[in-house]
Amino acid sequence: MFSKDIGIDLGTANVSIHVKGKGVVLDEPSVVAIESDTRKVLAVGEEARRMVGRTPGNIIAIRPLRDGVIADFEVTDMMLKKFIERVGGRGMFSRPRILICAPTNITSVEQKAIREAAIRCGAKEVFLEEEPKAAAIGAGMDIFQPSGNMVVDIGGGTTDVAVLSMGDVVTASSLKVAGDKFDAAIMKYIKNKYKLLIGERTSEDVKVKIGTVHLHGRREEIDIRGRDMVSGLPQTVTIYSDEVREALWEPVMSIVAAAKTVLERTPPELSADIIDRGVILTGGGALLDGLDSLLADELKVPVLVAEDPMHCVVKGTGILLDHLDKIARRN
Ligand SMILES: Nc1ncnc2c1ncn2[C@@H]1O[C@H](COP(=O)(O)OP(=O)(O)OP(=O)(O)O)[C@@H](O)[C@H]1O
Repeated sequence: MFSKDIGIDLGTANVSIHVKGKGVVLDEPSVVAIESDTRKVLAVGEEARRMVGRTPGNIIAIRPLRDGVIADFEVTDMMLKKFIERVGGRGMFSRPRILICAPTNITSVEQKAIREAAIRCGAKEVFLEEEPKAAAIGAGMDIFQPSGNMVVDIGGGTTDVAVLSMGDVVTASSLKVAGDKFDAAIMKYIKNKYKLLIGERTSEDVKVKIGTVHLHGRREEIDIRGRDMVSGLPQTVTIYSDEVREALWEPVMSIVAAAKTVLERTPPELSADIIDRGVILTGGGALLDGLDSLLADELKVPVLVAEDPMHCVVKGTGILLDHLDKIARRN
């Protein structure tokens, strides 16, 4: 038996777990498949994700954290437990300290419930930390100095924009527009233009494989399949990058607007630092083609995509666990 610190990014799209000395040991979609009458968990993570939209009547594949909030706490609790067990939380480690980054807008009741879930999984101590802070640290920023660092973390359910200095958030904005809303916008566009109904996974595929948000972004195409709304029969349509740009314009511009507002509210000394260092993009949404150039054009500051953006938050939890003195006063 040995004690290890565990850092968890409890994301609306993905859960990642970092174990001290080992690095990122788990990376799974935040999906749970349950039997609807008994509420028995049949699968979690990738296995459950493959079932989304393909389950028979008595099985449901749930994303318990949706749109940046905990939509189903009981299932979130079960999922968290399964993942901690999978990395050896109950057996191998004697009472680990667990640091969790949860969606920014969860209520204090939900925070308490997450703490209790982690305690039930065997945690000795539980710390909750704000996502943008962990993202910035995981992206390699030294946010503990008296200088301005700006991070835009675009996940599945939420986008967090924050300016940090001396270890804390100075100005911030959190909006429920991120990867899921991009997928929904693509679905709506294809429905309106081609009268074709597609599923969330197809829509996400279009975004990842050919999507762009910049006029000078990539130019690719993909054949997608769905159900024709008129005939009711399966149909194939070719979609182009330019069309995805058009579909994503509205949600992307709301992220641009949030970033502008945060910059406008930032004290001038810190703004000067941001011009020098640039804005760092983290989260899976940072991988969207052309987003860095579009934000740079709109904000008139350099914008850089962090290395391995989807793991910045969980890597940040690992670093924070090594410096618990810097966060202990908040927990
Ligand atoms: N190459 C890519 N291009 C565009 N989007 C991508 C790409 N890869 C992943 N994504 C999107 O990133 C999102 C997931 O990102 P991430 O894992 O950072 O979210 P999360 O931390 O679970 O969510 P949140 O921060 O809202 O809790 C999904 O919407 C996914 O479609």
